[in-house]
Amino acid sequence: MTALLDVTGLHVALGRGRGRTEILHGVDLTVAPGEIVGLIGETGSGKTTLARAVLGLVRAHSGSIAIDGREVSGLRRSALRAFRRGGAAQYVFQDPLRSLDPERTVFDTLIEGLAVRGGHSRAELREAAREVARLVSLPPGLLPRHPGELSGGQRQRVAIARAVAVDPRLLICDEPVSALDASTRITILELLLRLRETRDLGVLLITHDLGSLGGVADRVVVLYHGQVVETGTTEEIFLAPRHPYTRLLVTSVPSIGDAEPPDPELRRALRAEVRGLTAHP
Ligand SMILES: Nc1ncnc2c1ncn2[C@@H]1O[C@H](COP(=O)(O)OP(=O)(O)OP(=O)(O)O)[C@@H](O)[C@H]1O
Repeated sequence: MTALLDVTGLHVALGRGRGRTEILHGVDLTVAPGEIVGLIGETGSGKTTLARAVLGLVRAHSGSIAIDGREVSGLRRSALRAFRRGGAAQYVFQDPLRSLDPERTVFDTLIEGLAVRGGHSRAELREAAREVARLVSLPPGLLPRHPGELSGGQRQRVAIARAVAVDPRLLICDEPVSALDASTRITILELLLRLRETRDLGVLLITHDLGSLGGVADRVVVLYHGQVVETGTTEEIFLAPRHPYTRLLVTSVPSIGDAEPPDPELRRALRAEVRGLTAHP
């Protein structure tokens, strides 16, 4: 099966002049249709940079990024804009309050992607907003409200609904639940599971919390200092992690490994091993 997202040998450098630094050092990653792939890594490892490169918000200096079979890394600005408007890949941010326009009602937010494309009557837009709100279990009574009048979980549903409204093939969710309480986290993650079922969406789920991927992600990609150090099914990563950084992550999740309390000696040894790894050769 053709991968929905196929990133190969991706190198990205950021900053200007002497401050320019390579952030991603030859990253390979795939997401298939209907697959949820967790991308995990500590702060500064390059997760958001990778997402931004996929969306064409930062340029790759080498490597390739194909979305639904279309190479997007070398597109010119106008072609990239047209590709973005097409909506094949959508981004859901960690903090919906910052990504949602406080002046726009939920209804206007949900239809903005479709309205930009044009060709829809007001009645069709209204029906599309209702349908997508239903899909993410947002009560229709919330449609006239503004983001400031919603709970954190409702806002994140609006952000996901806005992304889904343009019928994307790929959803990139950057820490979508880290600002939410435990029960709201579960409902948002369940929502992602439902969307991949009903829409055959591919989802790249970015997080620094390995525990949140259990029961949600099919596969996990571990990013460390801008390099993929391990990839495996979620079960493989949880039960038989190979790289010291992955092993350290696994010992940090108390519920993994039959509720055995994490062994402090093992964690100390792993931390020392990870510290000793050269960042990028
Ligand atoms: N515009 C920029 N110019 C220079 N360096 C940058 C720029 N944006 C990010 N960086 C650096 O790139 C590295 C990776 O940042 P990135 O935001 O991709 O990490 P992350 O894994 O998403 O971290 P977090 O989990 O904290 O969001 C960091 O060292 C960061 O300081």
